[in-house]
Amino acid sequence: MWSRSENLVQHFNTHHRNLEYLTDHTFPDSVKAIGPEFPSEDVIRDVDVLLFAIPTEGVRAALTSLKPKLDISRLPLLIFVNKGIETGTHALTLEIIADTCGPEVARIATFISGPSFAKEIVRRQPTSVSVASLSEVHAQRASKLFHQPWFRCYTGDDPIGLELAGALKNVYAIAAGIADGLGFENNTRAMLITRGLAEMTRIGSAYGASPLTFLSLAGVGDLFLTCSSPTSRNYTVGFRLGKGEKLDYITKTLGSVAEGVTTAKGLRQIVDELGVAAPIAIGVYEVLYEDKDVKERAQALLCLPPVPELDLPEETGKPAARLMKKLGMA
Ligand SMILES: NC(=O)C1=CN([C@@H]2O[C@H](COP(=O)(O)OP(=O)(O)OC[C@H]3O[C@@H](n4cnc5c(N)ncnc54)[C@H](O)[C@@H]3O)[C@@H](O)[C@H]2O)C=CC1
Ligand SMILES: O=C(CO)COP(=O)(O)O
Repeated sequence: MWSRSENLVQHFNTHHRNLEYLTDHTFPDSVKAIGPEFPSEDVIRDVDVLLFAIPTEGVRAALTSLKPKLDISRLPLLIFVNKGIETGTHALTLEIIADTCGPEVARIATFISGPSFAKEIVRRQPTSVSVASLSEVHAQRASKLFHQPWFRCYTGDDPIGLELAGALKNVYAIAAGIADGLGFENNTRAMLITRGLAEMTRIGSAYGASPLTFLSLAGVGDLFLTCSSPTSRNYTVGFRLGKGEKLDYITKTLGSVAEGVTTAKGLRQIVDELGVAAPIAIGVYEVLYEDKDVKERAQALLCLPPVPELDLPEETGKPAARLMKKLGMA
């Protein structure tokens, strides 16, 4: 396990515990920490599996450092568990991998997502996740590696949909937190989860993902979890906004990253490019970045005219098609 913090590395190797996160959990003796320097070529050359568990904003830099040391001919398993969209480029991780490591690496990259609070996984609470890759072999390998009675892995071949679902649900979790913070109750949360799912599916489908992916563990499963639990950092950001705290103060005092805050920016760009209706996501963006009043935005959403409940866009797929072309798969 690599960490940028010398202090964490030393403490971990002595006590088999992480000083900052999941501090009560004892890791097996076989897990060794390395760092703070980026792992050397010797270390990376010999690994069979690399798992990236850093926020999306750090993935491009980490992969740029990794690329010169990676021996792709050994077909290592590269697994990503981050759930976000890069600010500025509004790229998915699949695209960041293609940009930094080349299309051949992106074609075998594997993504794990789904309703899985880390602090419950370490207590072996029964949990299930979605595992997706453009390479069926790599999705199967990753699934076999992690599958346990208490951690069930379901494979799929739509990494674009899985990534979008994992990133987008964080924005809707902020919306659900805001609603709870404003004092709305169960009916309102159910409305936000359901309409959020409709919005996510519409965006994903226009992007070129399979609408079915949004019914998966990575889709509705994680949306339900994070919209309904104060354990979620994204829900907590929303809840505190609903209670009147300022975003700057919330992010400084949260203690870890809520990916929905940066993803709302990338999502805004994607929604504008696709021209699909996403009133909840745009409402969250306006509260976060245009300093709009949460009560006024909630009221404005409630006053929107009625629309057909379930509609998928007719023209679909341009961003995904562009990405697949970049990967040499179109
Ligand atoms: N905590 C959870 O229950 C789950 C988290 N995830 C996702 O996994 C990712 C990481 O989540 P957490 O560990 O909870 O976040 P976190 O913010 O608590 O921890 C991230 C870790 O990455 C390190 N880090 C941040 N930027 C970095 C960079 N540029 N290079 C190297 N290291 C960097 C931080 O120092 C920290 O140790 C996020 O995308 C999150 O959405 C996914 C499933 C569950
Ligand atoms: O994605 C998660 C669990 O599946 C964690 O959600 P938060 O990042 O909102 O805590």
